[in-house]
Amino acid sequence: MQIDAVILAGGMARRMGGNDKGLVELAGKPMVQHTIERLRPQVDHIMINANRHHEQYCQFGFDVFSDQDSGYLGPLAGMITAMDNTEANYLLVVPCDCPLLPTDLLARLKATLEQNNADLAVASDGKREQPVVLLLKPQLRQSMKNFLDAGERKIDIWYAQHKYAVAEFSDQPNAFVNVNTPEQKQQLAAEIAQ
Ligand SMILES: Nc1nc2c(ncn2[C@@H]2O[C@H](COP(=O)(O)OP(=O)(O)OP(=O)(O)O)[C@@H](O)[C@H]2O)c(=O)[nH]1
Ligand SMILES: [Mg+2]
Repeated sequence: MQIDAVILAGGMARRMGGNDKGLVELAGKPMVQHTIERLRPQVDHIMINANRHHEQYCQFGFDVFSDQDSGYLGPLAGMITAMDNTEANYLLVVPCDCPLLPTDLLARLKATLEQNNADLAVASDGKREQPVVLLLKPQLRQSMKNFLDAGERKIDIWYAQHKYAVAEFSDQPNAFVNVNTPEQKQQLAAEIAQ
């Protein structure tokens, strides 16, 4: 059983003033480095999906891919690029801006997916689903391509077309703290420093 992960860092990060969110420093290291450290013990192989600053992203030692369609079509564009570049049985998808992801993220998503015989499993912090934290079967590629080719972009609408299950992480809601703005970054940096 091979499981690969993709870190989505392909957005425009407008709320971060257009700075590349994955490369923005948090508590002394780039945000994507925090994510890598969380994922590394959990998966066989990591890919980074970025549309800018490839040279910097390559320094982390993993393959870096741009969206095939560079029109900033949203997270699904990054996921489909990853599906084209993996032969894994499952693909774990995470964003570059959730530095405290659970250490048992994959284990719980995989158990949920398999117990429900689902095609994809999305994480929930107990209050809301985290639409870009999920485990999915790369066989869904054609369906995702058809969806994007039809001009559709909304991730939850695509999810709803498949058998999907929700993995609960209500015991660790802070694991999904999401850094979108410089203020959120400062706040988290202060919490980490404590
Ligand atoms: N590959 C790819 N990833 C994207 C795209 N848009 C957003 N993402 C990623 O999806 C995740 C969630 O998106 P947001 O938190 O809205 O990030 P963002 O769009 O860069 O930031 P804002 O411009 O402030 O909304 C992040 O990991 C982004 O990098 C895109 O067009 N392509
Ligand atoms: Mg966005």
